[in-house]
Amino acid sequence: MTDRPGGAEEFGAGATDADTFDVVVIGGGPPGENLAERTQAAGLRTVLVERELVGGECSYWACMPSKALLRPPAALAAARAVPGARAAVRGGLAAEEVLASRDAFASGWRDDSQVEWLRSVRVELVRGQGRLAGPRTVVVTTSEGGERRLVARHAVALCTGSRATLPDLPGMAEARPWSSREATSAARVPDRLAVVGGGVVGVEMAAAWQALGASVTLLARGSGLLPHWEPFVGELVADGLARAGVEVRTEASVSELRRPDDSGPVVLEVSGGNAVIADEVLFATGRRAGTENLGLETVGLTPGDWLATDDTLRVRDVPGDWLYGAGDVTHRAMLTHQGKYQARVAAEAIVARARGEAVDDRTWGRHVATADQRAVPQVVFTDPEAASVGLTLDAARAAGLRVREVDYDLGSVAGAALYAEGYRGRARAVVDLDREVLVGATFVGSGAGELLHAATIAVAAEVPISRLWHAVPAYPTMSEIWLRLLETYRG
Ligand SMILES: Cc1cc2nc3c(=O)[nH]c(=O)nc-3n(C[C@H](O)[C@H](O)[C@H](O)COP(=O)(O)OP(=O)(O)OC[C@H]3O[C@@H](n4cnc5c(N)ncnc54)[C@H](O)[C@@H]3O)c2cc1C
Ligand SMILES: NC(=O)c1ccc[n+]([C@@H]2O[C@H](COP(=O)([O-])OP(=O)(O)OC[C@H]3O[C@@H](n4cnc5c(N)ncnc54)[C@H](O)[C@@H]3O)[C@@H](O)[C@H]2O)c1
Repeated sequence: MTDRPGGAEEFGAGATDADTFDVVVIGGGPPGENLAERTQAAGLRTVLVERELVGGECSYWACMPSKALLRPPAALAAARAVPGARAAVRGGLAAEEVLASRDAFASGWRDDSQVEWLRSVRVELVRGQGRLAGPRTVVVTTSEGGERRLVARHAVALCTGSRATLPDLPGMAEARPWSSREATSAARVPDRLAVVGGGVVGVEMAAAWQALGASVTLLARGSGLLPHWEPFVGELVADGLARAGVEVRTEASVSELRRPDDSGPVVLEVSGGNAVIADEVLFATGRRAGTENLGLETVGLTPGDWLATDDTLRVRDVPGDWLYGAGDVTHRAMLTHQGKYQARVAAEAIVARARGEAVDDRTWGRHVATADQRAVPQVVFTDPEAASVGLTLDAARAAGLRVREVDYDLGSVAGAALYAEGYRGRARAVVDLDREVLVGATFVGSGAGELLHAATIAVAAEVPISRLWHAVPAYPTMSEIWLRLLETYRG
């Protein structure tokens, strides 16, 4: 599969044979790795360009280290919530051990094992900063300082992720704020931590560092936490954080920061409220594309923008079927599992087009990432956990669907009562009344994340409610929430 009409030389002036590949992938996070593995396995010679660590943000500064920080307090809380087991819990969290375990989950910020895996799947690695230099051409400023021009016969895939975005406030530089990187990799527990932002990173990191021993103040500028979720989610998560000792302040906008003494505390001025004094401040205020230096202008796109893709992950407005995107950079659903799904879809689409085979781009077809619009699952690993898939009630209504919400107290099912004394939780199903299928589900409560995949299957497979009725949950598990929701719906 190497010869293609109008091949390498047409696009990559001066390229040597060694620099001509079938597929060039820029960015070695989970989507980039998966895409490269799959195109290579299908017989397309693939090269991966990575400027930092193979494995990307997720492995070293996001999913893995953050969950390594959050699992120990969740385990401790779970044991404390069970009569008879509670007595065996002596003492609190061993912060040093948690940090050491986190370091191990982040592989000590070394990518040797990932590089070894790449070698095992026969994907070539070029270390350096890649950028487009016109159609099908990528120039890499290598780690050694040289330049390498790579030409793609079939496809270039941009899997370059996202970066934390911090607001431009007075005193920001002087304050030396943490971004999600420092929040997931810091070696010491600050006495006082201010967290700005009530989104997913904000609530998870507030929970983690409070459990590790910091006194955390969480400042959210809106009226509640996790604003894109069902309203009860933010309320229950805020309640859980407050119970853990976090000071949660809503309607709190930071206007200015000061750290007059370099080794002293940072002061955050908060509009309409008391100033916050902390030893460190984390800005968990969202992400940006970070595509400024990716050569997008050489193919008619705008540097800095997110990549707009069609459902086969082909970048829009670039002629010739050769430019793809997967992962955060597409802004479709900024989660590792969705990025990997996009990578699987994109790889299959690239292979089909390279072979001249038909592309199945019908909704839910083999070569489209339909789930990005219909069935994105996400778990927030706070205590209580929050888990959702598909549309919230508001989003479903905004999409013009005729829907009904079905709510139930998760704490009242037998499995939850056994799971934890005084279990607090809630569940909501959003039913499309015209098709009688589930279009969204949300669960909040300890261990709720493990309830999610059943809902993801129901939403993605569009299982009729009448058939879901026959999916009997085992007694006494928390999954009995499904029976209660269906009974409530049927009345
Ligand atoms: C604190 C935190 C916790 C998270 N927790 C979860 C979670 O629990 N579950 C979940 O599903 N998601 C989670 N996420 C989101 C998840 O981390 C991202 O969705 C995921 O990392 C996206 O993968 P990606 O490959 O698109 O981007 P990245 O992981 O950012 O990888 C992109 C890679 O491209 C490289 N790169 C960029 N530009 C270039 C270039 N020009 N040349 C060469 N290489 C380049 C970068 O060095 C990087 O290695 C979390 C995010 C954060 C910030
Ligand atoms: N468990 C998980 O799945 C998980 C965990 C962490 C992150 N992530 C992903 O990473 C991405 C980034 O998360 P995030 O929390 O950084 O972004 P986010 O968009 O979820 O939340 C950012 C929050 O910051 C607020 N904000 C923005 N500017 C502000 C300002 N100047 N002052 C105060 N508040 C401000 C926003 O209103 C928003 O509520 C998300 O897409 C998320 O899906 C996932």
